[in-house]
Amino acid sequence: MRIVGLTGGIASGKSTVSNLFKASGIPVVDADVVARNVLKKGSGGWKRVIAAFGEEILLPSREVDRPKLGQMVFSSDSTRQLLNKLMAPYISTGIFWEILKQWAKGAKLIVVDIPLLFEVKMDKWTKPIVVVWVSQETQLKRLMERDGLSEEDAGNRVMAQMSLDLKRSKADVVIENNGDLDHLNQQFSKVLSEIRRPLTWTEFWRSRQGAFSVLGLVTSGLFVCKHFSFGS
Ligand SMILES: CC(C)(COP(=O)(O)OP(=O)(O)OC[C@H]1O[C@@H](n2cnc3c(N)ncnc32)[C@H](O)[C@@H]1O)[C@@H](O)C(=O)NCCC(=O)NCCS
Ligand SMILES: Nc1ncnc2c1ncn2[C@@H]1O[C@H](COP(=O)(O)OP(=O)(O)OP(=O)(O)O)[C@@H](O)[C@H]1O
Repeated sequence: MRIVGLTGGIASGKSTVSNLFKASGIPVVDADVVARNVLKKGSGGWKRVIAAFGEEILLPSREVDRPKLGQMVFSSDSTRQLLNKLMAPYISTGIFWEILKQWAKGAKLIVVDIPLLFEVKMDKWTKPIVVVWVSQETQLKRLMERDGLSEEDAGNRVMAQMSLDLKRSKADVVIENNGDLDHLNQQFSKVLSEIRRPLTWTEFWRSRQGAFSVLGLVTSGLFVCKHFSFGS
């Protein structure tokens, strides 16, 4: 199975690109969705976050007040590190399960969309790594427009992540998303043919079909050995 890592910065266009992958029939595991699920009322992550941040972080519905928590963690490094530490085991287990589900369905190629791929050191599990890059100016503009944030709040969110230039230097494939959507689509077509190239042997053995082939080979090997030992 080929596990493509899709990453970038906040509002650099990862979701826009992952929608293009989905539209091309490629399954996408979205770390933001996993992170939202592990913070839902009653979940393990929700309990740990309340234990650390208190009931003040809850809405009257007892769901986590995400904008309030966001305001706290994006304006303080230590608070963000605390939240990351509390949620990391739940998020990585959630991502692992989503990948396993795709494996069980027989998927040979999947995309994992993780904003913090390098920060949480999950880059070693994905190949190739696709980074969606934009200039900081475009990033801030799109973030302020999409989320209705002030320049200060948007800047805090951008600064909470590894710089996009550094992420770009670690990429196997870079998608430059400063232009319009047509320009993005043109680059996407090239990326799609690149990641759809035939699987390497290692990737094949990691797929469900590869694992069953190994099982089949081992079983027939054992059968042949048994047959020969009876014959001699
Ligand atoms: C702080 C929270 C509650 C804010 O929620 P909100 O709905 O406003 O934002 P959302 O979850 O949609 O995230 C938007 C973007 O913010 C960035 N971001 C989120 N968490 C972090 C973080 N801990 N550090 C840096 N950037 C982050 C990502 O680029 C993400 O795509 C939420 O982001 C959260 O629970 N973060 C911690 C979990 C996490 O690390 N998520 C990233 C998945 S790897
Ligand atoms: N090429 C483009 N031209 C114009 N707008 C774009 C382009 N690409 C993305 N956008 C817009 O920029 C905003 C950010 O894009 P998107 O939501 O895909 O980013 P993201 O990296 O997934 O963000 P996050 O990290 O917050 O999840 C969205 O409003 C999106 O519609």
